[in-house]
Amino acid sequence: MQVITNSTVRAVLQARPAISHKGDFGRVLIIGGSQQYGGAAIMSASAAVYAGAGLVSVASDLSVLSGLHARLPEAMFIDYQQPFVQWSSAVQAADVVVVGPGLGITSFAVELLRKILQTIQPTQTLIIDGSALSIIAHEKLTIPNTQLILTPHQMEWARLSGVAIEQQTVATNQTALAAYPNATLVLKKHYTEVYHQQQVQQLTIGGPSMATGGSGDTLTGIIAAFCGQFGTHYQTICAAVYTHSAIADELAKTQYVTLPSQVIQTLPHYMAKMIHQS
Ligand SMILES: NC(=O)C1=CN([C@@H]2O[C@H](COP(=O)(O)OP(=O)(O)OC[C@H]3O[C@@H](n4cnc5c(N)ncnc54)[C@H](OP(=O)(O)O)[C@@H]3O)[C@@H](O)[C@H]2O)[C@@H](O)CC1
Ligand SMILES: Nc1ncnc2c1ncn2[C@@H]1O[C@H](COP(=O)(O)OP(=O)(O)O)[C@@H](O)[C@H]1O
Ligand SMILES: [Mg+2]
Repeated sequence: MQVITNSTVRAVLQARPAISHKGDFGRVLIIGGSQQYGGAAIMSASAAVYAGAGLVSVASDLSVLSGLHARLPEAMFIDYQQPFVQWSSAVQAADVVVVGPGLGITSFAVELLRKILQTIQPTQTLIIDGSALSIIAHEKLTIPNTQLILTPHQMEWARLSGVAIEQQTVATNQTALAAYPNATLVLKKHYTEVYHQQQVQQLTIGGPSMATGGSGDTLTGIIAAFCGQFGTHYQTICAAVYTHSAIADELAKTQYVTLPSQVIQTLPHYMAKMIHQS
């Protein structure tokens, strides 16, 4: 299996053109968070902002608002408890929509996800993570024809694909992914694998310092920002996956656990370093 290296990151990242504005670097909408899991939406949005997305909005439960703005004033906010017709235009305006981090699996979340899946257009990138994956599996929801990225951990993939964790091999994963013909699958685990049709690439970096709640929410935000800036391509997604673990490994030289917030803070520095070394 091909290994993802930092040469992928160097090939994908680009210095920003002088003549540019925030609209050139991706409009990202993160739909997630709840009273129980507000931090997931905050981490995902923070990762998107710190990885360079030009405009980041969060659609979440109102209970998330004050914490979000205290941590991340750069983000805009939509209360997703208000009628969907009042904010569906925000879904349509986004280049990249993330749905699921911290969404929960309540009946409200199920109905919200149904509406999002009906609203999204084929030109948009849709990243499905966390609770949204579990809801789709449980409710057997149909995923529309979009530029689709699935980011399950192994149990979420087991729920979605029906392939038990111990049965998850390259062959069984590829067969199961055929149900989503244009999707890219980021199968998160120790040495994460990234699948798209017949392509498979694997991380050989990252480690147990990352085994803390919010690591995956953070990765989702990085993928969103990279797609918003560099286009939704297989190599862009691999570059985001590598960046997440490379930063954690660097921090792990001196830290027992690498907190998602610290990985997020390091993103602008790592990205500048990669561009200047190209
Ligand atoms: N601060 C916040 O707001 C946070 C909010 N979060 C949000 O919470 C929501 C629920 O997400 P979730 O991942 O916590 O729960 P769920 O989908 O039930 O999966 C856990 C089950 O799967 C199993 N398992 C097996 N293999 C695994 C693997 N490789 N990696 C991980 N798990 C693996 C695992 O096995 P066990 O631990 O029991 O051995 C357990 O039985 C989601 O929306 C997420 O975004 C979190 O991000 C945390 C921080
Ligand atoms: N032991 C480990 N080795 C390498 N990477 C790990 C390890 N444990 C967790 N990770 C990484 O951390 C992230 C965890 O994602 P996820 O389970 O979705 O977290 P959360 O939902 O809490 O944000 C993934 O990117 C995964 O690859
Ligand atoms: Mg997760």
